[in-house]
Amino acid sequence: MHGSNLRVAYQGVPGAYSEAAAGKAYPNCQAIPCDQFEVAFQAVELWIADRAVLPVENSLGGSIHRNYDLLLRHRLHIVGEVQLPVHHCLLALPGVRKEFLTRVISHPQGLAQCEHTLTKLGLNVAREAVDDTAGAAEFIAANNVRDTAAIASARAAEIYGLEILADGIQDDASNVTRFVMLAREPIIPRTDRPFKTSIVFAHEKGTCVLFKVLSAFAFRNISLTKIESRPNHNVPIRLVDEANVGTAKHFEYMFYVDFEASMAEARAQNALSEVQEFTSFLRVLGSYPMDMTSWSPSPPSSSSSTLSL
Ligand SMILES: O=C(O)C(=O)Cc1ccccc1
Repeated sequence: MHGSNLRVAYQGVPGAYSEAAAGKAYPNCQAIPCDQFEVAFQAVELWIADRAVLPVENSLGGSIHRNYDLLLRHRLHIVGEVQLPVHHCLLALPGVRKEFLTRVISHPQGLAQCEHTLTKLGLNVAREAVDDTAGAAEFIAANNVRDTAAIASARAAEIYGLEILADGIQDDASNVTRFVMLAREPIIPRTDRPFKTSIVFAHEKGTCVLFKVLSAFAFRNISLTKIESRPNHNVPIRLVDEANVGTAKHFEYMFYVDFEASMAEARAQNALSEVQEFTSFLRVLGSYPMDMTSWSPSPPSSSSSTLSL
């Protein structure tokens, strides 16, 4: 995972956690700020960037659902993951006191991860969601807003000249976000180090189908690290004939599963060919090395202008 010449697109502005994740995955890469995730995806598709970095889940806030939908809508491949400890600060213009705040702005995950601490700090503030944490800090600085604080990183405070009113305000000290790295081409899976594989599927009609799909992994001792369901936009509802009960309506889902094996292993290949028997749709999103490292801060160099296509 060497990144000196890589251009890595992320959603947000310099100081965003996604930028730090790009730097962890590809040290010394050139991080390209984008105003939306869609733009980060398009930047890779149009060869403006080589990778996109996408936060998918957080130990406190849970899954970032919108981003799972994006993975399905686009045809990029997951080529890596990083887990990033997230340390939030409450930032405001120099001289602003906590007592005079009426509003706190941040990415929805930032607000969710600090919910209880904001209450404990005795702040009687409206919460407002914006696109990214560092963008919230930039907004306050650019518009000289004195009644509003941002939840963002200490690096964002430094970049936008804000003061840290409170440090480490996430509700749990071990607050970790998992990001995936996306590329136009998949990487060749290997067996010489721990790999993870991410798939998405829609199951066939029938009874206990989800159980049968998951048992394909259990029988081969393949651990699942994640399962997420999202509404299936193509088939939102399914009619099921249930004897003596009439016709029932069930929601239809797409299932996202991560498992601890490489697609280069026979047990993973066999599990997937079994899964295929019970699914109407199956896609391998990527087979990639597991992040086994701890956090090492090495901020990449971000371009000065934010990309919008
Ligand atoms: O807004 C950011 O800085 C992001 O990169 C998304 C995010 C927000 C909160 C925690 C982790 C990632």
